[in-house]
Amino acid sequence: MARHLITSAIPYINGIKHLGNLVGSQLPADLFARYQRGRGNEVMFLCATDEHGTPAELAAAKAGKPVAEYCAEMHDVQAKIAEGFRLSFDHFGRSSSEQNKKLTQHFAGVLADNDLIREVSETQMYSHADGRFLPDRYIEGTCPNCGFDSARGDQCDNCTKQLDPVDLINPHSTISGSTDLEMRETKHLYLRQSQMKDQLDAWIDSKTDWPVLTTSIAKKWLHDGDGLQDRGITRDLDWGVPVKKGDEDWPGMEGKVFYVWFDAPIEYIAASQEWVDAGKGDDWERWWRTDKGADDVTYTQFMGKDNVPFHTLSFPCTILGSNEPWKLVDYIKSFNYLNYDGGQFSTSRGRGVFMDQALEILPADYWRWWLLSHAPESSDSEFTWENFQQSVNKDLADVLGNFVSRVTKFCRSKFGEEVPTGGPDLAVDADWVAQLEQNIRQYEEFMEAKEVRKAAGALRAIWVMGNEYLQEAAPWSTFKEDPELAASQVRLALNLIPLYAVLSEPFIPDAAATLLEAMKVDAEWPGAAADAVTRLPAGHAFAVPDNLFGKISDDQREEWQSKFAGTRD
Ligand SMILES: Nc1ncnc2c1ncn2[C@@H]1O[C@H](COP(=O)(O)OP(=O)(O)OP(=O)(O)O)[C@@H](O)[C@H]1O
Ligand SMILES: [Zn+2]
Repeated sequence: MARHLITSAIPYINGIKHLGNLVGSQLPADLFARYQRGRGNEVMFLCATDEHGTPAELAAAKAGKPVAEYCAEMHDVQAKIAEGFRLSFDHFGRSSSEQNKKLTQHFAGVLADNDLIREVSETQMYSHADGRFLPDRYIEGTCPNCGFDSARGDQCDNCTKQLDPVDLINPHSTISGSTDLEMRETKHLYLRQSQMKDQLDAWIDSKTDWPVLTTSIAKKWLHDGDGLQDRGITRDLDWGVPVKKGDEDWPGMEGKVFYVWFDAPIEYIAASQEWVDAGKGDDWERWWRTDKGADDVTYTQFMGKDNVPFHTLSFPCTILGSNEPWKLVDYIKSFNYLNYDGGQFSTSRGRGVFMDQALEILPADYWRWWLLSHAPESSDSEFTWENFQQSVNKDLADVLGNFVSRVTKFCRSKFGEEVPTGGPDLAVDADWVAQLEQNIRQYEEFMEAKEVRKAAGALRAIWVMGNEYLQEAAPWSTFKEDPELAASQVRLALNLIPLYAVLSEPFIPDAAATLLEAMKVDAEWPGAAADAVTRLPAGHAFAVPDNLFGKISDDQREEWQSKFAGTRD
């Protein structure tokens, strides 16, 4: 039995996530986790909320709540929505946990011991009106490179140039709008990523099977300009992991916290400690410590493209730089962006469909199927209501749902609610079985390779085979001349239902559960196709399931289209 450690990029705490966030991280991770469990492998699937940093503080202030309370509430909100989407985390942790605090301080301590952290005295913008140092992205001004007038302190969104706040012309605080800013001296810790550049470069080079999106972003950061830069890992904030060297105080760093990107990926490990402390398991080290049994673990990470630099370079720098036997990621699956109806999804502007709203209008399976079958893999993709309606109606209602309904209802009317007896053992020729075999194995290959869209296509092809079979065999006609042959045809078609359930479970888990329950069988991953289509013996009782999927009407589509055309507050 193989062992798979799977993590999804951890969603930020300051609001409900949109469908782009979902398809760019949690959902494909869930697909892979479910698939590996379906294959009988051992899986540890972890996610968490990313809770530290200024945006959380600001969101809490806006909600009129202490930040810890705000985060606890939002964590529960996100956890509940995740359940609604059937995201099958073994644990959904919190980066503000005590476990993560300890582990983050531990890593900082060993990195310092290994001479991979340096202290830097720098000047930083202090806002008198706000009474605080301003993080780079809370300072805006004119870009010195292109003249764009709302460039942020860390980057110009117009020309993409990386900036320092001091580079900006006419800077102001985006919190208060104040221009009463002063450069003040402050001390910060920097992770010496540049020291590890060659080691990281060789490691990325060895990953020849990774998506080009992943490796190209890593390579860009490694080599563009002066190459991989050291990165500040502390901030002058209240909300975060206090800067400590292991258990000890860090002289000169009093009152400072680690920067979110340093503690957030460490939460992947801490989440498994939380899992143990929550009584869900008893050994996290066999997943994470190569000296404690994690040697045979395959670790796969899922994330949107903007998270790639941290996962290909910064977090590996933490892991490798510790010189401790931590499990390093084996595969990084990254995604482009999903756009919404002619523009971008945006949390800050409330543009698009958000996870809670989606579940209010349709159950999880509809969204899961559309999002995964249109995952932004090789390029950005776009959600439109027309496309959503079309795909759902065709794939889920016309192909899968209709097949199940036709065969079970026909069987009930002619033979009763049990698998009929009689006729040839297998009412289909060898070519058809060979084709099914090929399609199943192809599906497995795409799922192993984390080729989400291709896997969806292969699954759809397997569903279509059932429909085409029914169409050609036409047991309703056969029945009139040769009821025995019709019985055999129906037997074959009924056998496809549990096969479909098991194969489809990673995509549409609720429908899969309904089908297995109706057919009164347990999930069992298919071996040879010939065995899979003869699994249910004649006489096996079943029940006609309720309609699996309703069609989306034009009226519904139009209603939703206008409902979601504006922005949410
Ligand atoms: N439009 C999108 N399509 C696909 N993935 C996305 C999209 N936007 C964000 N992601 C990914 O979603 C995951 C969770 O994102 P996170 O909670 O950090 O929000 P974010 O990146 O700040 O997005 P936003 O600014 O839209 O809220 C990350 O892996 C991120 O790369
Ligand atoms: Zn610019």
